[in-house]
Amino acid sequence: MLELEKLSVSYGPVRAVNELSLRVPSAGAVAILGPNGAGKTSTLRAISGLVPHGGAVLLNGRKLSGRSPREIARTGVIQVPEGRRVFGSLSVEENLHVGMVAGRGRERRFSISDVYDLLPALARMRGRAAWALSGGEQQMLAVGRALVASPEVLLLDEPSLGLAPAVADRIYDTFRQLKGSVGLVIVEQMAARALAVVDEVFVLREGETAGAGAATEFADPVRLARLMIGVHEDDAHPAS
Ligand SMILES: Nc1ncnc2c1ncn2[C@@H]1O[C@H](COP(=O)(O)OP(=O)(O)OP(=O)(O)O)[C@@H](O)[C@H]1O
Repeated sequence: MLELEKLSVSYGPVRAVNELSLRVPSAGAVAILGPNGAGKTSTLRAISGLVPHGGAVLLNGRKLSGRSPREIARTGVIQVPEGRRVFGSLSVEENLHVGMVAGRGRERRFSISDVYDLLPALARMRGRAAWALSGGEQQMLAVGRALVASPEVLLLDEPSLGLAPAVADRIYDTFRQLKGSVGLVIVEQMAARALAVVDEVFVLREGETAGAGAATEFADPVRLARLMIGVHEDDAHPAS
């Protein structure tokens, strides 16, 4: 289980995340939704050790806070950053070999051939330089690279950003297949696809939790949008 206990992130005077608490059960799936600047990426970066934070992050009861990003990756908490960040000059297969490094010393959960089975487009392009892949293919490679690192929890930062709808659907099909074997924390601004995969939702607004509960409670897009932008039901239907 991944636990955030009153996680706070500040950049100088800017409080990006304020005392966020949430739990991701082992192999469970949660979404963190929210508008621009809500603190979603800062939350993932804090979990991965990329920015300092207050409060605590624990994996299976053991504190991750204070450890380096490399040490955290070696515990099995693997981030797929926004914008993919694959190694452009390396081939698809070489990128996957690089990803395996973070999984060393732990039981291998996904081999390169497992990744090719899950994402067949990558198998067809295994020798191609990553810079020559489309945005969607690069996102698949970023997910594949995270999988060969033997994740216990995958942190996915806006995995559908900038992708054509059909390609985003394909990526989300993969998450559906992974559900139940890997913990998933999916950060999105566009909620619909994430809601179809996750069990629980946390809505952030200006660094605060604006709502939390079962994914089914957030199925109404109008209610969700109101929650994200901070319009209360009473404001939306003022008494005449
Ligand atoms: N390096 C930084 N220095 C200063 N302020 C930052 C920095 N990174 C983020 N912020 C601020 O922290 C707040 C939260 O940003 P964050 O990127 O976590 O939000 P987000 O919900 O991921 O937004 P988006 O959906 O636009 O990526 C914003 O007000 C942002 O301007």
